[in-house]
Amino acid sequence: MSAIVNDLDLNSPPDDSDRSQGESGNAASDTRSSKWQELIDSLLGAWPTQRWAEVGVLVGCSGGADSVALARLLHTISRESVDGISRRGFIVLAHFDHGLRGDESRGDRDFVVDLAARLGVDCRLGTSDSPDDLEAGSTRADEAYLRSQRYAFLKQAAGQTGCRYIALAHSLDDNVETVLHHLMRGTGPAGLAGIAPAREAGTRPPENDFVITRPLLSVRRQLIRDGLSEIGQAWREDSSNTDTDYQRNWIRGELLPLMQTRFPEVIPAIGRAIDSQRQWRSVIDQQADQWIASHASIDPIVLQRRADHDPSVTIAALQMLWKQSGWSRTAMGQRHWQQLVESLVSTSNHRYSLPGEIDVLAEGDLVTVKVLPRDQRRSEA
Ligand SMILES: Nc1ncnc2c1ncn2[C@@H]1O[C@H](COP(=O)(O)OP(=O)(O)OP(=O)(O)O)[C@@H](O)[C@H]1O
Repeated sequence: MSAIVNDLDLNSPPDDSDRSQGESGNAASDTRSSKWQELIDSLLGAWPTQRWAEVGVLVGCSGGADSVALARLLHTISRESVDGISRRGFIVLAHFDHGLRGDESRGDRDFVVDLAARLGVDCRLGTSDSPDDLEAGSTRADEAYLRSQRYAFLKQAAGQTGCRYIALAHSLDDNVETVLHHLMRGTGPAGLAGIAPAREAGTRPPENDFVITRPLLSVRRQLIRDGLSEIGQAWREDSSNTDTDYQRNWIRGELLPLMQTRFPEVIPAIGRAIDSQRQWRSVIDQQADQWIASHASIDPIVLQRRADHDPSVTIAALQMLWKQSGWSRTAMGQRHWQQLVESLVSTSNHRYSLPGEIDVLAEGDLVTVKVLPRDQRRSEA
């Protein structure tokens, strides 16, 4: 891997509040940093520069260690010439202020604005000031709601700044925590494949013009912090990360440290299992594409019944069809997918509903799946 050194004279941004971590020493120390170089090499290995040399990359930056490191790494790489390729791409920082933590949230926002100014790159800000778009039953602090707001902003900012990529700073530790969470909550093969290293930002235009990429997904969280400390770059610490009422924080702060007392290498070990599952999953996905081409038509979804449908491939295909139709899969458990497979392999005629007011009619050689019209919904009858 080609060596790149960090050439910026960036000391810690000012307003290093108590919660900002890292050294604020002389940035000259970053020029020979081994941890930092390890991070650059990992990033280039996961996301070879040829893929993004010519385009804009929007970095989702919370102000936390992972995304501050990602911003600094991409900025360094984007200014250098590696393997004879000189880049003409650019980076933009984007920060979404959920406004849930008062002064602390404002501090995070100011920190990111200041970092962008020091790097000399554009910075886009989003705020959550209108609770009007809350879905019934959800609260402003719902993780799913916060995420959907943040992603909508990131896609909009990418469009406005001409960026093709949206880079997020999930680490290996994030991936392992996510899969453990899925496992304990109940999940199928897709949930065990963890966070996708890259995916289109949506299924339809204009969202499918953007690619969400996570180039630090194989990197340990501790290495990121060590690298930042080495180059004297501060970051913000989110005080809510220690609140173990949140399931993810409990997994991070209590469960994994306990597991590590017996199995010190548990995180890389689970990481390898996730990688194999992802590879297996991509084979199944290819077969699911073929399954859809030969057994399904869309709008409405009409599926051909056969006794020999393979359950793994069929469920993967059904999940793809759900996604393409823009239907929520949140309330669809493994037993619901299984129920659909049973309808496809059986010969009996029957009808039932699935979560999301989805109507399933199995009749003759076909199974038809569609959203129930409003006037036929039980809850509104
Ligand atoms: N407020 C924010 N503004 C901009 N980007 C953010 C913000 N919060 C998080 N991100 C980006 O998303 C990445 C993942 O953050 P986090 O783990 O908190 O999110 P998550 O809720 O688990 O999201 P995901 O659905 O992507 O897993 C961060 O490393 C960063 O790149």
